[in-house]
Amino acid sequence: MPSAFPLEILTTDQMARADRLTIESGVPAMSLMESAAVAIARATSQILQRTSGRRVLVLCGPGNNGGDGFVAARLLRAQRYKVRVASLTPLDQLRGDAAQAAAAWPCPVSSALECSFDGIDLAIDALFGTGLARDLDSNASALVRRLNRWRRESGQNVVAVDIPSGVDGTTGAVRGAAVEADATVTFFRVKTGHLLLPGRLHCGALTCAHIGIRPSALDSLAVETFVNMPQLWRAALPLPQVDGHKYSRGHALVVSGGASFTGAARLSAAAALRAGAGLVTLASPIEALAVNASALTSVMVRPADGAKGLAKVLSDERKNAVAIGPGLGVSEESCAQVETALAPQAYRRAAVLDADALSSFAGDPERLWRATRAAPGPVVMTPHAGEFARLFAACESDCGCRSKLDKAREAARASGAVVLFKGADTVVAAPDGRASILPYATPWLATAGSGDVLTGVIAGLLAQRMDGFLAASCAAWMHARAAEIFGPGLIADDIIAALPQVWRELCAAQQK
Ligand SMILES: NC(=O)C1=CN([C@@H]2O[C@H](COP(=O)(O)OP(=O)(O)OC[C@H]3O[C@@H](n4cnc5c(N)ncnc54)[C@H](O)[C@@H]3O)[C@@H](O)[C@H]2O)[C@@H](O)CC1
Ligand SMILES: Nc1ncnc2c1ncn2[C@@H]1O[C@H](COP(=O)(O)OP(=O)(O)O)[C@@H](O)[C@H]1O
Ligand SMILES: [K+]
Repeated sequence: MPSAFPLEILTTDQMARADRLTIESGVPAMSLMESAAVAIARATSQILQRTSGRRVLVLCGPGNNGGDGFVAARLLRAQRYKVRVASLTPLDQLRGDAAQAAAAWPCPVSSALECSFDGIDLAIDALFGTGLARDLDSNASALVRRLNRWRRESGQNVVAVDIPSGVDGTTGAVRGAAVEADATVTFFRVKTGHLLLPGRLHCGALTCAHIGIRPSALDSLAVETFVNMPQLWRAALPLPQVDGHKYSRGHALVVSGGASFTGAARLSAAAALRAGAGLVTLASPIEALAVNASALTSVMVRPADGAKGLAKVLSDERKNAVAIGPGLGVSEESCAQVETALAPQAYRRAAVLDADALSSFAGDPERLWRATRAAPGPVVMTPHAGEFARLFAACESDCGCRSKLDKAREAARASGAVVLFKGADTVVAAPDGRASILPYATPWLATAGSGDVLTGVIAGLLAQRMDGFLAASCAAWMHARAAEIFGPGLIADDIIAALPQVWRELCAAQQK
């Protein structure tokens, strides 16, 4: 996992408002720029000390991102680095703080479009930051491509100021072309575009520097997007109580598929136990009872054929969380089973819907939303991109201008359920507007059954009565951390096996 960031994630608009509020409260804009440049110069000299380089090229753009570049150039020169500056814009076209920063640079400035990278040990990308408003034009794109080629061929480092130029700070999309950085130093808070793909892949090592904007600048921004890290859900993490018993830790029910599709549900069931549910029962079609029973020890097995059978098993109201979907099969019967799992009742039962529990409703998503909206407890849906597209066609945009975060939020609002949109940049969105983005997950997670384990972890946390949004966020983090602990060669079973180590780490941090 990357080093910790502040919890809140901003859009570029929110960041601009935080800047404005800070400046209006009396902090000079130039002092923010100086602090930003100090952070850039520090990151740069740390890399150069490691690589024993001295020669730096700073590429400056037309706005304040370029201004940061000019100031960083001056600070690095004062530290006796050999610094060259190249500008995308004629200097007489610069305005405001950027013009002031350029005026304080004491050496000649070349044109960025014609600059050479020969003999350079490190380049600073100060072309565009959070003010990027449109796709890069052909000149800027050509420069970015030249910079990327130089980096790849020379093996030298690129440090991005605020965000790699060309990455949209809010959506993470590449606007025509985008710089590939080894390190990105952003300011105050990370932006959504740093964590969403493909933006995250352009950032390299991302750090967030304090530049004199007070946390109170967040007060009027109504921030609802958070980095998915323990700080977000630690206070809600369920732990066994000294005076507790297995039923006080909740009873999760996992619904199994037919005789040839039982492995997925068994993975979910084992993961639910490892996530801390006091009891886990597998509701199995009678034809699969023998195979399920022979493969399970701590998970209980009960016969349950179709929706009717499921209703009977669920009549025990201690079963307070249901996981359904892995290995279920796409069918009308599956729809009926999902409706049974979500049926209104007097007590609060949570549900997690994955895989075939979602795909079975592809022809009539509204039918699913009716059930999720009427459900008595929290509902979490865990689509991957394919399932999401099948189910939430209305949330997908043709123009590609909506981010994964926007889509997940819209899906959560439409369904009244928590939507965990899987992938390398897993987003969790709640119907009340809260959202989290997982900042890192190893690609070794892309293995069969890994999603079934995630479903089980969510069910286990829901059984322990954790809030739906926090349970889904926590489960995504634990799943990714378990995979990171195990490392290369991971298969789904290994995620379950590594969960106790994740718990040990979380409990140790809790005791500090
Ligand atoms: N405002 C503040 O208080 C602070 C801002 N800081 C820096 O300022 C940056 C934001 O500054 P700006 O708002 O000036 O924005 P940028 O410097 O990111 O760029 C805006 C400029 O680029 C032009 N532009 C936008 N998209 C373009 C495109 N595709 N092709 C060509 N030109 C394009 C705009 O017309 C404008 O002139 C941040 O990223 C950060 O680096 C820091 O100095 C910290 C404090
Ligand atoms: N490239 C990747 N990087 C990180 N995590 C990934 C990547 N690809 C998939 N994952 C994660 O692995 C899990 C795969 O789930 P899913 O697609 O449902 O697989 P399955 O159906 O085989 O269980 C999800 O948690 C997803 O976020
Ligand atoms: K930049």
